Amino acid sequence: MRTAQHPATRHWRHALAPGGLPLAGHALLMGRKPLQFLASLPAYGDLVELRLGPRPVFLPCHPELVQQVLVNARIYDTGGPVKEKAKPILGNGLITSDWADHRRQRRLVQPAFQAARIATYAEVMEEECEAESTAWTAGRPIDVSHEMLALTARVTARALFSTDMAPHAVAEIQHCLPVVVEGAYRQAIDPTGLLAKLPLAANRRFDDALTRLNQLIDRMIDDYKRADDGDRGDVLSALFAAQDDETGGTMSDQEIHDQVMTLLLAGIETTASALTWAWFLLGRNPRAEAALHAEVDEVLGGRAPRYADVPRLAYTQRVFSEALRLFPPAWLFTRTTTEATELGGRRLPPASDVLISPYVLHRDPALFPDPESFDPDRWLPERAKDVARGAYLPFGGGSRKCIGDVFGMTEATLALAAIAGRWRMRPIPRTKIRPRPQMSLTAGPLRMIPEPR
Ligand code: HEM
Repeated sequence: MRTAQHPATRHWRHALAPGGLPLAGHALLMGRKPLQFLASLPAYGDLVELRLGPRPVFLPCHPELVQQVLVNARIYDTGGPVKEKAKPILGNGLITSDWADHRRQRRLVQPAFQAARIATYAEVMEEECEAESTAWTAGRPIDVSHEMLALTARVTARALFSTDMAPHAVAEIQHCLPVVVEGAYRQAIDPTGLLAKLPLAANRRFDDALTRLNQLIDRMIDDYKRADDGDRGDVLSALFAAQDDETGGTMSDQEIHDQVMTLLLAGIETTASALTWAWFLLGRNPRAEAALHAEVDEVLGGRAPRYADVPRLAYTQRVFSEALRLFPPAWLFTRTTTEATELGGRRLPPASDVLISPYVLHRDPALFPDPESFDPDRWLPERAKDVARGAYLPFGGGSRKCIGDVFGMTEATLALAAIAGRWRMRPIPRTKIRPRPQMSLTAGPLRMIPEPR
């Protein structure tokens, strides 16, 4: 394992990634097999430079360098081409705002994710997880990806908008969100920026789905304001009530709209992907599956899980943490330097792009022994304390750390426990899935057979 040493006294290894081509640089390798390519790079250095076309891009592979980037949010801000392309979709919300405005926005959105509010959202989680786990037919194959996405869409929509209109919102979100996520990713990776302007059927579907999502959010905001019935216990009420301690300011309707769009795009597919991977991994690891069943039986004794059970569902949480390690939904995110700076002894000019890849860190054998094996017990407190700071980043870090981390962990723990209490998820022999590195690291369709326990 790597040992801690003061960054200033350390000799950092720099490298140029191998395999670059004269004009394209490493763009083809990144386009074809991004996961394999990126995961090969820590072997070359602590800070690896690659070229995507003419642009140099830096990948810190050592957790201390990754930490430096994440905690210095003023110097390593969000930015670059990916952010510019996300703005027409997300507006100016937590993900797209620059450093100074982000601090104000975070102060305003944070109250919506306080523990007391998560406890209220958990009532929706309990209901929806119970509904999901009672909806299946014994022996009839299901597409786990589809089911998990439907579940997290229902939970998130109802936590955001607890009105009579919620069922309509759920249907609309389930229809539109996958189209928007897929289109946003296509635009993000298009180096020319021209794809979005072509008269393609896929672009028309994307525009239509985005318009419908925007209209839905506007209707929810109008409805909330018209009803004028105070705190409904949902996220939308908390956003309307939020007042900045420092300035006394509140959020405009447009700002609330942008935060809601951001939460929908950041919270649904991520949690669903990780849950799908958890079922896939459990299906291939009977011992872990048996340990999960044993815990759920002991803690719940045959009843549905409640929010109060979450702390006692420790193995269930370890299963999810380990799924997040092997298949982190946010497999890659970026920062751009706002001024010249130095990282690991290397001078980075202003506007340098820096890639942060939890996938790369989580599979580095120098950071996690036997990194390819699914071992939930590596998250037992006595073993987890040996994990280097900054090595495990499924929710990112620093001031832009995922605001929905507790929400997502709670939802996933309740979902795993509710389903494992009733069903053994049998894999279908010879089913092959490969991680799809898109907006999040999805599994694609995953057919499994629920068998009553
Ligand atoms: C397992 C599920 C989830 C994973 C793996 C995940 C991962 C992440 C990561 C890595 C970031 C940081 C990105 C960066 O630094 O650029 C992030 C940010 C964010 N996430 Fe999550 N997330 C999950 C669930 C959720 C949920 C459930 C919500 C909301 C309901 C949510 C809302 C957000 C928002 C709004 C941000 C931006 C925060 C900011 O910049 O202040 N996420 N997420």
